[in-house]
Amino acid sequence: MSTTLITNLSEIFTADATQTVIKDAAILIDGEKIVWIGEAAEAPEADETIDAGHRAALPGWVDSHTHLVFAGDRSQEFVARMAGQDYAAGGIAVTTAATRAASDYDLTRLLLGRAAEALAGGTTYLETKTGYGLGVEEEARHARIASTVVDQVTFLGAHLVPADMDAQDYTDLVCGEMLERVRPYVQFADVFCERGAFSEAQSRQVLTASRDAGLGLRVHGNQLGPGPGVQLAVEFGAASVDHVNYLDEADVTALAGSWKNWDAGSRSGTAGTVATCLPACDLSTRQPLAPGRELLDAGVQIALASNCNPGTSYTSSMAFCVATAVLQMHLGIEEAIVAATYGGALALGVQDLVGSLEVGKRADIQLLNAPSVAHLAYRPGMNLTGPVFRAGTLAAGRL
Ligand SMILES: N=CN[C@@H](CCC(=O)O)C(=O)O
Ligand SMILES: [Zn+2]
Repeated sequence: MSTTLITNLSEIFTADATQTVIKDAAILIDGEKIVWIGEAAEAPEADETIDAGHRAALPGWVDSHTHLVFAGDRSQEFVARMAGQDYAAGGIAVTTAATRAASDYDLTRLLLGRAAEALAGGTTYLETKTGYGLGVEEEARHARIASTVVDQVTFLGAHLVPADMDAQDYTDLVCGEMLERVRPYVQFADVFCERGAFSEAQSRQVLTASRDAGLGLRVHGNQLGPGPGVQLAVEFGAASVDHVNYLDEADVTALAGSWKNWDAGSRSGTAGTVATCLPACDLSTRQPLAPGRELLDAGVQIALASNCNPGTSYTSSMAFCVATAVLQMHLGIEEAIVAATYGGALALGVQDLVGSLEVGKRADIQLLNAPSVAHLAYRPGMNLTGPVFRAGTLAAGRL
């Protein structure tokens, strides 16, 4: 294997357990992995040297929540929302109709375009969900197509009950034939536990069947109002509960309790349920921002994700999410970056592979066209993403 030294980095923010910052730094890559990190002056010899031009470096974003398998456009729904209309789960059906009409070729092309957009924005590990199929054949088709493009696929057959079906019949279908058909393509299952989507009992049924099928679990919970989503996620040992906009004290306590056997200092022990905050979605739906600050202070591990989808959050910009988390959710810049990298990796169960810059981890590194990572929030709205390395290879941007 040949080694590559990325040097002349103004700073590296590692997002490791101690959130190390190294000034005037370098990173040595061997094949796909990081083999050394430190001050440039002490860097070992390498087969190839890349001059980073005094840019800052940080881990590639780990986007743990997206819905990228879709066709169609819902900009009119967005415009109506900005004029005062509330978001409702029913909008999902509009995308379902457009997506069902798209060929495999078109869906793959659209998905590839969105994945490329995310990569160009610094996302080096990407999850996506099904959930615009809402039928056995369509959900299986979306899962299959997604599995050829992204790193992880989550089965979200339980996204919305189709208008022509009885809710219980549809839930039974999700838990039976649909689950069986998508199973080869997916790692996790999810349920939209919310008024207008799936009840507590139906969500429980979906989570039980998915767990029995050997899938990891996550829940869309407490997005549009208070509800049982968070408690269910903790009860089932879900890897994450996502949205978390409307939490009461008992929800925060339950989430914090799920991390009681986790040592945040050494990042070891038994992981609990990650609370995934989706600030771009919160802004686009005019919901209160998720209480990321309060969750962190309570000892909950949080993630930041884009929730890129055509209804509630049509952006894959993790940098925008980080800037919003700092400016409006009162996270420190380093806390926000950790949530958008390591936090996402925890939510996906891949924290030993990606999510921080550490020796032995995959060399997923983004360079910023800026001298420090603080610029991500200091210069909001600016595209600061420079060259992006994925598994040790330059995958987007120019040196
Ligand atoms: N909340 C449920 N699902 C998506 C929105 C889907 C849509 O409206 O198309 C979300 O995460 O926000
Ligand atoms: Zn979602």
